[in-house]
Amino acid sequence: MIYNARWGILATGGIAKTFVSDLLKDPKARGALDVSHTVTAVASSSSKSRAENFISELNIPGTPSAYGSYEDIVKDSNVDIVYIATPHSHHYQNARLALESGKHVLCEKAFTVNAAQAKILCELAKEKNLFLMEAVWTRYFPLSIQVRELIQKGEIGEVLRVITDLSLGNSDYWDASHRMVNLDLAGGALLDLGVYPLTWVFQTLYHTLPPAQRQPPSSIVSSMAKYPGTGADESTTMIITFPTTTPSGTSHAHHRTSHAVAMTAFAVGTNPDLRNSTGPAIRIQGTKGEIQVDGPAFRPLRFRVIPKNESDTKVREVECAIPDGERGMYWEADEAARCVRDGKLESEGLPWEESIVIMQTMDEIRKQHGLVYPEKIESTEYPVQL
Ligand SMILES: NC(=O)C1=CN([C@@H]2O[C@H](COP(=O)(O)OP(=O)(O)OC[C@H]3O[C@@H](n4cnc5c(N)ncnc54)[C@H](OP(=O)(O)O)[C@@H]3O)[C@@H](O)[C@H]2O)C=CC1
Ligand SMILES: O=C1OC[C@@H](O)[C@H](O)[C@H]1O
Repeated sequence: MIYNARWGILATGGIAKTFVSDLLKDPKARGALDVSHTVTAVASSSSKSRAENFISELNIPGTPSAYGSYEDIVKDSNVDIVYIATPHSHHYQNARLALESGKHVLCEKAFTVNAAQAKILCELAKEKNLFLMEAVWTRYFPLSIQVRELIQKGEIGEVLRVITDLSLGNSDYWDASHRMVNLDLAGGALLDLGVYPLTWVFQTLYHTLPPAQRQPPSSIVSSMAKYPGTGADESTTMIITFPTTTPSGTSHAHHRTSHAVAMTAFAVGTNPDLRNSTGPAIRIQGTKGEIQVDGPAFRPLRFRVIPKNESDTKVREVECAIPDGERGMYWEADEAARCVRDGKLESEGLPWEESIVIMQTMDEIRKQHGLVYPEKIESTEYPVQL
């Protein structure tokens, strides 16, 4: 039997369009035979007509309802799960609104502005018996799953170092009001882009361990450069240390730790030509070899496994192409649908605890550089008019 998830789309900006366009693709074409998706409602905080335009522009089939407020969409009994596609500043308020109204939630990254907000959302989802997931789409790529499995199987031995970058190489400066640099919208490279290098750090050095052995970073050191005029970060470099555990869970006799260097920046790029990126954006280095993942870190399409040169095994190149006209956001949607179908409150691909540890890591980095967002959006108060 196919489970059909009924989606409510909260906000009509850039990523909402991309997400819905992927949601409308036939799941069977990607081998998903057990779930399907219907967009039953769209809400815009700007106007009902904006929601209507979104529905017609994307050719959403059926008769989805159009709402001119977020308060209305969460009351719609035809909506099972709300996809939140607002700026970071608004995630906490919007996700609370949906959860308080009894809706399951898939919330865009960065999950919230800080870890305190993330914790409250997770507690609320638990209390209300609702599914909640941070929409880190990259985690649900078959490529990410394969890389995690290879690490778990010991293909590159003990992973001791990860180097990862998502930097844009923009030649133009954004206007101070743009969500990428506007403190009122919790802008900045760290929250918007840094979550991806951090995703790679955590999904390789943390998530690959059995849950009971996952330990938060033992040390976080960082550098940050601020964006002229707004004070958001435009470049952040992090060195993160994890206590190393062996697969059986016992600490190494000589207490070897694993290290990660995670970088994000606006003005310099991972690769000078991000659209045609060919070089590795992620290097996962183990005692028996290395896995290199080509960028961009948010949408990787190729990786290679490079055994240590004393081994006879050849370099293995793995292509994970996505068909033209598709983004690859449907895998996270399939995961959300399956979790709702199965009555799961959180996704094993990105458990609440891990989203919170990542938010805590970003809190610590912001603290090291005095990057504070306006009180209203750092607050855990609800409801707050933003
Ligand atoms: N997974 C991915 O690949 C990507 C994820 N993202 C994430 O998605 C989220 C939204 O980003 P994106 O779609 O690029 O942003 P946009 O600015 O394009 O859209 C944001 C939408 O949020 C709504 N909104 C509500 N309040 C405000 C406000 N005060 N200021 C601005 N917009 C507001 C608006 O929709 P309305 O008027 O209809 O209410 C607006 O269109 C962010 O969390 C971002 O990190 C972004 C890009 C890629
Ligand atoms: O999530 C994202 O991925 C792609 C980037 O271009 C965008 O700014 C970011 O929000």
